[in-house]
Amino acid sequence: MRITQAFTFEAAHRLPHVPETHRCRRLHGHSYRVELRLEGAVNPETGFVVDFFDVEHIFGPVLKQLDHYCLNDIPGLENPTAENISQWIWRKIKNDLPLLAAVTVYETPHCWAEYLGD
Ligand SMILES: Nc1nc2c(c(=O)[nH]1)N=C([C@H](O)[C@H](O)COP(=O)(O)OP(=O)(O)OP(=O)(O)O)CN2
Ligand SMILES: [Zn+2]
Repeated sequence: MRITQAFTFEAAHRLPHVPETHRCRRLHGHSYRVELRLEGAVNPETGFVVDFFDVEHIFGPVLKQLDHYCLNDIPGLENPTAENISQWIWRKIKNDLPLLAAVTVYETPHCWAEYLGD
């Protein structure tokens, strides 16, 4: 069974490794959407794979580190592409959410990166 929980945060960033002429080299912001997908068996007693409240409890502090910050200032996010943000989130929560199967980070409704682990 797969379950997915979505979160949103607002943040600024710039991409330091794109060419000078690339508009994303300049500081700008996004309304990010993060989807956490978990996969596993349904517990017959609870009817849950994992309680969404537990996911929220684990991811909440990480979300707080991202929301309304400049992502480039966060250790490990010096090059805050959607790809790097999804991997960074995975590393922060995978130990506490062993059933985590994918982290998807949307920069816009049309552009996203999905990390499935190594
Ligand atoms: N593979 C990636 N490519 C790009 C990334 C990324 O993280 N991974 N990021 C960017 C910039 O962050 C850029 O800001 C993307 O957003 P935006 O320019 O707003 O995207 P749109 O093209 O959808 O903007 P419109 O104004 O709607 O055209 C670039 N590339
Ligand atoms: Zn951007």
